[in-house]
Amino acid sequence: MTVDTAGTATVDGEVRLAVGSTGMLGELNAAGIVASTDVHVATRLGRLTGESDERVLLAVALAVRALRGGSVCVRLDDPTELATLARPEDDGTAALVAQTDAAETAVSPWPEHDAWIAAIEASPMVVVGAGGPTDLPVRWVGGRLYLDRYWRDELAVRHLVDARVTAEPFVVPADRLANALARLFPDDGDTRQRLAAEHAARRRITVLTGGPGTGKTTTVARLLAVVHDVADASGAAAGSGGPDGGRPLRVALAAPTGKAAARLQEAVRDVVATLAPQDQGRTGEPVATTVHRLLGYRSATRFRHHAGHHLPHDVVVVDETSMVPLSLMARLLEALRPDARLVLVGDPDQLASVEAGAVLGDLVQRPSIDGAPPVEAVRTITGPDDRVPLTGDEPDRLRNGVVGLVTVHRQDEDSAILPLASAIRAGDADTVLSVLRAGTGGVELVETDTDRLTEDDVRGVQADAVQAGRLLVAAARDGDPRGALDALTRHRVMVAHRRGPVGVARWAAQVEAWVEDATRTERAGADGPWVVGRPLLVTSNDAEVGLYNGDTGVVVADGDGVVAAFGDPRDPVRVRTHRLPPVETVHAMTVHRAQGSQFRRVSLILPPPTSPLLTRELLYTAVTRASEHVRVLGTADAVRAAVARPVRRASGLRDPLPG
Ligand SMILES: Nc1ncnc2c1ncn2[C@@H]1O[C@H](COP(=O)(O)OP(=O)(O)OP(=O)(O)O)[C@@H](O)[C@H]1O
Repeated sequence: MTVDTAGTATVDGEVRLAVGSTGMLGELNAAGIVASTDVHVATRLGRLTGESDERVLLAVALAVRALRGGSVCVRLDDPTELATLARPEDDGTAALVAQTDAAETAVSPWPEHDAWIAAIEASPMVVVGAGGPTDLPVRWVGGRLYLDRYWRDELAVRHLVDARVTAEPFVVPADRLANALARLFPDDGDTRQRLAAEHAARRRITVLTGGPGTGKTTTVARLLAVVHDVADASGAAAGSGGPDGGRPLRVALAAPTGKAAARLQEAVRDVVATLAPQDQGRTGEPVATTVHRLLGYRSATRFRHHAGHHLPHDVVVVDETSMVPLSLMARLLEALRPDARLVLVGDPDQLASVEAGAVLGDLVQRPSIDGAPPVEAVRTITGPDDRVPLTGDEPDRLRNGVVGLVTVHRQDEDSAILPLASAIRAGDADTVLSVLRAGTGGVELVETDTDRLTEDDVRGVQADAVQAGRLLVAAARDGDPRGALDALTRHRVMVAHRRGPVGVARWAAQVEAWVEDATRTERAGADGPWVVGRPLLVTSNDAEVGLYNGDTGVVVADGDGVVAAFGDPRDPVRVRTHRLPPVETVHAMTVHRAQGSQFRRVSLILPPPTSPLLTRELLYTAVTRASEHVRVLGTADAVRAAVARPVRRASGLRDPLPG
């Protein structure tokens, strides 16, 4: 095998490496196919378990590489995945290869397949199959290789979700449930929303999915009112009142980030305020928190609540579930009382979690699991005679607890943002480009011929950034945290990469320079880290202060000094700067960071079409962050590349457990 100057690996005219060839890991590392950290983990595990066969160590290094890319495992039985992995990691064509027939044409650097699998199965570091010992670091199940910790998390999620899906439904008074549904979800409303509420009243897990504006938050708030109502009537019999029965339900609302939790709380309370007095009375003013805080975060792997010390709640609602990684989902499920109701809410078409896993997408895609109740058993009131019958695989999904909302209720008919989002989701690049190029309805494409943006290209971004920046600085100087936090949501520059010429650092510096230039007179004399009007991004969790990684705020004047303001503009939290956890200035952010937030105007700077981060989910997530206007900057090729590239994350959760 040789490695040319472009870093491409070729194998002496032969497709395969000689079995047992020495230095294979080093060569694949030099070719950029596995990183040194992957090799390091693999060799260390090999040393601990007495495994020196390079083919096995290679497979383990690939599993580590896969984790870094968000997959839970590596599929060694899948030619497409192997063809993708055969490309150097920083080769942007990797994701495209997955869509083509390159599986047959690419030169394979892998060991001979059958011998490779045999070596894995015979390895002292590998447990084969779903059972067996739990003290070895690697697991080989159904053609997938896992680091055992991730296998255990996946198994825990599978078992705990299955137990919830197959558990006996709660016994709730049917007439009371029917009345509550009729009151809170009128007949002329959205059948699927009502179905979600009926489902959540009876069953221990409900997965509520839908794109923007389909009424997820509205449904959550009304669904809570329904569950409160039936629990009120049935107490312990509904599995809701606990041993003392009849006491009010304990409800937890949670989201993966502080920002998303704040939005959830605000939105749910807004809907609750529109309900009839008795429903408002029962539902109260729900408080939302982060999933980490709910579980009692102690360290990355330790929480106060776990299988031996359950959460006290009767109902737990998690919003923005697409951002919840596999390991956190496992900890959440373990911490729930078996008789609690879990409602997972989210949009599976958005970017998945930064850490490994795509749990929401996996739960939606699973075929009906063994022992799931028949559809009729969970759909007795919102019955088959409804105006909107379930179609396609909806009945099967419902058996697994999944209700997908499909009707868009948001009343902005002139907006092209939601049609644009649907075309992206459907993978229809021609429509995406034509909607973008039409430039109406709050959608705009600054189409460039090359990957470089000229001053002319970014003039609109500059105008938006300056306008928002002026408002921000003015409100901050006036000591008006509400105005300042509101100004912070007016415009956001989003990028795909953290580093490099199209990365967040470069763009943050650019926006900062524009804003500073435009507000020079207002800011005269300002100096130091706590300049009034500085937008802040919290970069680590601080439970004591109540700020979490991803929270955004702004420095505002406060008498003779300054204070940092965070949270809901209507009800800001003020924190003295000496108490702040680590923060950065946030003039631009990655789309990943922006998930769970909404801005009036968004400018998305696309990376070159070859960027591996340029995916359908990235474009969809960025576009759906905008409530009024989205501007996309880049080439038509970059738009097409994004739309053509849905993220593939390997996991075993979608398939039945291999025997
Ligand atoms: N059944 C319905 N009938 C009429 N209007 C509805 C219905 N459900 C929701 N809406 C309205 O549609 C809009 C969007 O609802 P909501 O905010 O609950 O959606 P969402 O899915 O949570 O959106 P997002 O994910 O973008 O926050 C709101 O104005 C809400 O009042």
